[in-house]
Amino acid sequence: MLTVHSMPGAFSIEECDRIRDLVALQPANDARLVGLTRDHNIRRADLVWLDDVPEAAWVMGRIIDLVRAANRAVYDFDLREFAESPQVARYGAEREGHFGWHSDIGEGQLASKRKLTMVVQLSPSDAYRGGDLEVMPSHHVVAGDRAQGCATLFPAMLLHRVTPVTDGERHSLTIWAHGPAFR
Ligand SMILES: O=C(O)CCC(=O)C(=O)O
Ligand SMILES: [Fe+2]
Repeated sequence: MLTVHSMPGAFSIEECDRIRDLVALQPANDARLVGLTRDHNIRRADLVWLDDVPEAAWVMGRIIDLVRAANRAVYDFDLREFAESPQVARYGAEREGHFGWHSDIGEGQLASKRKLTMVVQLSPSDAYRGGDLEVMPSHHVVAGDRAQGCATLFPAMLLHRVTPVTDGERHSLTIWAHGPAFR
């Protein structure tokens, strides 16, 4: 149930590069948190919502396959939909891009139905220093595999963070699968 699940090669290196190229052409928004407030001490990143990028429609098909496989193999959650757009985040060293400890389940209409989080590493691991995705399934911290194209999945309520990027830039793709509340 509280497993952090890793899927290496979820996207190929070429696919990761293609997503980054598409996103580079879009205007980025300053990252908002659950509840639409901005607090740069908690999160510093630029965001693009892939629903706004027609050329990226194929990405959603892959996401569905990956999440379905992981849910069958590991979680067995009652997942019903992807109610929010996939987001691509950029964490840059110029402002020590990061995301402090948080849970993805929040008060909002959509955020309260998040059950499974998937994060894909879109950047080559040597393109940045810092920028580690860390998840806390229990009293210990599990670091996400930094390999480009690797997907890390975890139950959306688990605390996790992205440590500050101190050199270069890191791109990630995040998607949530939604369903009825845990019981
Ligand atoms: O970029 C990441 O690795 C994690 C992003 C995240 O935790 C979120 O968007 O809620
Ligand atoms: Fe998160």
